[in-house]
Amino acid sequence: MPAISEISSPRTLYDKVFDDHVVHKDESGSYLLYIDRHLVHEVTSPQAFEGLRTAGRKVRRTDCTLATVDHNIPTVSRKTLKNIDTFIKEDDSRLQVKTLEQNVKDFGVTYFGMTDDRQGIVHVVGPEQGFTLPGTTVVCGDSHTSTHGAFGSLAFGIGTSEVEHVLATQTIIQAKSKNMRITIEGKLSPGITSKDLVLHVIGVIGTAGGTGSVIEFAGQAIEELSMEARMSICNMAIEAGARAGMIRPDNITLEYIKGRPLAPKGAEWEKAVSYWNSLYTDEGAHFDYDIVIKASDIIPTITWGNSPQDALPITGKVPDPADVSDPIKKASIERALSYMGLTPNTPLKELSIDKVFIGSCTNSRIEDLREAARVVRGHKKAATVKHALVVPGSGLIKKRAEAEGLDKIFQAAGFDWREAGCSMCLGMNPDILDPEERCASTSNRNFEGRQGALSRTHLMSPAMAAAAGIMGHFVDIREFPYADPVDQPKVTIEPNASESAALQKAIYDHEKTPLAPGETSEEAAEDEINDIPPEDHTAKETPSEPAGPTGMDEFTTLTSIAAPLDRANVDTDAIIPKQFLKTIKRTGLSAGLFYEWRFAKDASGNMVKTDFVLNTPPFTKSQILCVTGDNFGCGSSREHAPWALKDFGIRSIIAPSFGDIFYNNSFKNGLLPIRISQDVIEKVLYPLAVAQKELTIDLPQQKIFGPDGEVLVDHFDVEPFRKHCLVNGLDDIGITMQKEDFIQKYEDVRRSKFSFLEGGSKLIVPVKGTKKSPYGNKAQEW
Ligand SMILES: CC(C)[C@H](C(=O)O)[C@@H](O)C(=O)O
Ligand code: SF4
Repeated sequence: MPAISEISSPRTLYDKVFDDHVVHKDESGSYLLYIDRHLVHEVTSPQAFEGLRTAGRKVRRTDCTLATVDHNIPTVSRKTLKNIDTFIKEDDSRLQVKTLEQNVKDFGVTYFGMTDDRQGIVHVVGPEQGFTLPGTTVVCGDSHTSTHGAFGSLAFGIGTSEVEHVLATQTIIQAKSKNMRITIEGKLSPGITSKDLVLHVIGVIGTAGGTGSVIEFAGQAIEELSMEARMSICNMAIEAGARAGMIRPDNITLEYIKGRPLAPKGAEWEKAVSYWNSLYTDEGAHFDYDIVIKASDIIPTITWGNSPQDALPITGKVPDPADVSDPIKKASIERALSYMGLTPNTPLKELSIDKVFIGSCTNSRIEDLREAARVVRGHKKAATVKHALVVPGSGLIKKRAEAEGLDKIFQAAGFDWREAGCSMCLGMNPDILDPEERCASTSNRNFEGRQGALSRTHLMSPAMAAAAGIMGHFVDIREFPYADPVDQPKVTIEPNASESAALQKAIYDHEKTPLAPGETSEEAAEDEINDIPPEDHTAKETPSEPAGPTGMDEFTTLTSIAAPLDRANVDTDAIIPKQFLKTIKRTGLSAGLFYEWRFAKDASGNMVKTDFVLNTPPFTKSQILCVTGDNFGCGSSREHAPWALKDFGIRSIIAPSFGDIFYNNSFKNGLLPIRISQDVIEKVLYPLAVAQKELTIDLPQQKIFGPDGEVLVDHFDVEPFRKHCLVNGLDDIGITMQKEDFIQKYEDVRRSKFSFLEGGSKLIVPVKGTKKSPYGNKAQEW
């Protein structure tokens, strides 16, 4: 950890937080980072705890670890909740919750269970408790960990193998990401929310726009936002492909944190504040990408398709594939329109809905609920809307909302008031859409099948979702007739034709991320993979450490036909849908691989195989997947995606680019993702795949050969340490444990310099067998 005084060149906020967490740096520029805060939930932790158990390891810092349940739990009233066994009806969901309960007991981890008011969505709970603090590193086996960056922390999602790595070592192996700044210049117009802002940003830069970068959101519009609004923005940084989103901590941040149960107190608070005040981007610091967006260009925004980048101003219309010449884009628009049941050129405001979902880690906080309640007050849900769900992000938010009478407002309008959880954001619990139902949703992902098989999700702000529930179709919130004129935002609507046209155009052509001067896209891609240290002497000592429970397979050469897949933005929800995440094992997932693409109901309602490539011989036996489109494996951090691919027999995936977390997770499981330029894939590899010819991937040589031994790809990039681990089947936890001296040294410095971080989750007052919060009503201002 370099002392701040040793670093003279101007640094970004991200550089500063990163520098202060370096435990060890390898010559190649890869780092071991200390993790201050680790959040744990039931879906991505069972296999990690099991790994610890098998290897005889313990949780290194229980005080830095906090667990809760959120994804699987029913959100119906808990008045009858006596125990999990009778309350959670679905066997696999119950098993996952009970497994976490056993694990937190066995390993001594602080836990908020279903009888505790502090239970809730993990990304709501961390900030609410003051567990998330500025300048910290925060991880969780969940992609929306980016939420916590709103506090000026470096927060990112990790896979289950990394969860195990952090539990065992309190560190993570990371490369330095690129610095990207998105400045929102000027003031947001009245009635425009942070959700409109972030959907607009993703609509402009695209879901791969932030790949390999940490985005700092800056500018007047951001500075004027509340902490809750800032969290909604950083929450969705992952949907722009970024590793993390960050916002400089300021007085609004400090006000929010002060007095929370786990926030530092007294002299430690003062010490913390003086450190936190140093966390800003220095004048003249270098950004690899610098994007400026005018706040006045942002109007209410919703999505129309199956990717968060399919965002449009509400004044727009459903895109027309006839306007696109690029065949991949055209096909993907056609596919989304057919899935979403949309006709080109229909004005968005004319689309009617079946259901409303107000909740999720993006928009389930008290301000979101207030915003929705203002819209709903004095109105009734449209008769055509079958169900409108309101799901608070935590038990404490629920209580707070009830104290303000928000529950009554929702109920009077015919909306359903629920208990805290992820609910219909993902539908791992009983809250799902029926096939072909259209939903106005405040969540963050509109992927195929996410809210239920064949579900149709449109993302928007809480006010817009509530208004759609009242009117029965999408509305421009600026035109909505609030029952109480006091609630009505004072806005004038002058749709700016050229701006709307520009955004409508972005649908067809997302702005390519501007590359730094002198940098080629190959160089940028190469930088992205420097996530791991190079081969070093410590690696050779690993046999003395217990082998990893994953039983990492060695990977040297692979000869196989390659299954051709002509799609872009294949998200991990599509690779392995939510219903298959309920396992507590790493194996047995092949049946769920690409489930909604591989299986469909026939006329008599039986599930039958489709003509999807992996169902079609000889590709049922392919060990290579050859993908033409960008961003394979984007979205969720579920390591179930590489587990399912591997279980099916796939050992390598070739694509132009990959989702960051998926890329990382693949290496941990003996699966080799290879980045090859789209041009080479389309011209050379894809045609051979279609022709059922064998390819040979040679990892030691980093080459790809054709069926007659001819060189097809003379060199592909793979970071040396990753290659070393893959070729030798090595477990990187063991390797990190060899750096114990460095970890201890860091912890010594941390205890004095960052003493305000000590205590952590151990400061939680246990509430045994009671639903009462120990913090009294007054303290529950948050
Ligand atoms: C279950 C979890 C791995 C997943 C994520 O990483 O995001 C989930 O929260 C989601 O939103 O899809
Ligand atoms: S995105 Fe949805 S499923 Fe994932 S953590 Fe947030 S609320 Fe839960």
